[in-house]
Amino acid sequence: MARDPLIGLVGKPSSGKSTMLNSLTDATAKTGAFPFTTIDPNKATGYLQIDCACARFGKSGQCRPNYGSCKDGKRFVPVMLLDVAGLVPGAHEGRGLGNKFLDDLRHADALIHVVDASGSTDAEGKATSGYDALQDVEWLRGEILRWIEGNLKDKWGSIKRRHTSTKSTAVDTLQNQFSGYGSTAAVVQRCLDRIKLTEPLEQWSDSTIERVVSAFVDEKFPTVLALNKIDHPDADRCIYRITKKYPDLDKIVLTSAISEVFLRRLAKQRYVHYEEGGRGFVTKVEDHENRFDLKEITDERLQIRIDTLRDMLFYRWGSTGVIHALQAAARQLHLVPVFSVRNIHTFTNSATDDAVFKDCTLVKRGTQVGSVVRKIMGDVPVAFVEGVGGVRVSKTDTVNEGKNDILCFKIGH
Ligand SMILES: Nc1nc2c(ncn2[C@@H]2O[C@H](COP(=O)(O)OP(=O)(O)OP(=O)(O)O)[C@@H](O)[C@H]2O)c(=O)[nH]1
Repeated sequence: MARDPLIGLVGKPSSGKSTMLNSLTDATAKTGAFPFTTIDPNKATGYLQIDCACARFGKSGQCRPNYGSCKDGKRFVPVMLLDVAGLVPGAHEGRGLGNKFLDDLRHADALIHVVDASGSTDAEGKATSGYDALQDVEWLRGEILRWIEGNLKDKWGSIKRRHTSTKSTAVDTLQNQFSGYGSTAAVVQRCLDRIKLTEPLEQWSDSTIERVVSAFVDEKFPTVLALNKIDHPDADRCIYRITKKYPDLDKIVLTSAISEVFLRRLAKQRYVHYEEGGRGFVTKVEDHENRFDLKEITDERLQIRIDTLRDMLFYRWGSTGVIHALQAAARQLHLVPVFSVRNIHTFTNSATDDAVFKDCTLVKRGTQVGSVVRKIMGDVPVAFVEGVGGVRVSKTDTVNEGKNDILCFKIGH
């Protein structure tokens, strides 16, 4: 993944994708536009919350990022989000916006599957009650599998013949087929390793192809389930059923996108003090020392809605969860922030500006420093790289959280 990460929001109609996109993109903290070359209508910039390097060095007061923002050591790093709309059962056969959906999807590096956990919409997004959302988790993955399987099986005869006549490796042959999904040879290798396949490709049966495709989907489209609408009274049942079937809690996040949007709006109108994704909020009644200069809530219906939000969401689930959904997707991609600075001792970029850690780039954990240099500096020649304390860092060293994550590139041959 040499380019910036792209996270796709998928889910059936009315599951809450647009609301989730709004809740992740309308960050009041946002400053400056993010330099993506083309912004499609279905793309938006979201903000991934990370621990900023400024806190490590007691320099939070001087942290003014070029893109995104930083508040008290919590940094909001821009990431691209893609709203992949139009998915219904049968999409791989062209139903709904079928092929358009799948075409959009191939650019995503990770997916957030927005599941309507309230049980109030059926598989097509139509209003109902008591719907079992566990089905959505299963059919959505099934659509992606059948789409890729279908494309592979249609051509399997000629793929096999070519494979034999060119004496290619299984990785090369598969990568030829999977490159259109944004795959790399390393991804294909990992997926074959994952299933420990020893049979030569020309002997693969249909079920072997299915296993390969399933491993490929896990590698190429790591997915987080955002069980949305947890503010709804019927959500408990669905949460129970899904978490029981999928116990990998790192891949499941409970969200209420609408509550996040609502609270941010109230915060803008100064009815509450709320920090995006926070574990609670303050109204004027609780703000005894008038720290936040809030407005009194006089509308009884608004007060009831706020009380309900506290009871149904914050007391029960702790937060609206949307920030965690993005963080969970970033974890699936093993993303680590790298701070590039011009002066490794002051962490600034210029002698006349005391702002620190202005630039932050997300890379995959374990990436070599040389690759980070190429990603950030492009063709600009870099003679050597320094880390904290001015210590030279080898281009073959790797990047990890807190290790080689603050770098200074010295230009020259
Ligand atoms: N109770 C509740 N309702 C929500 C939540 N998120 C979204 N909704 C509601 O669900 C409905 C559908 O939300 P959208 O965001 O338009 O859903 P979508 O998935 O983008 O739908 P399509 O555009 O049809 O694909 C709207 O009425 C939202 O207000 C939530 O967290 N809780």
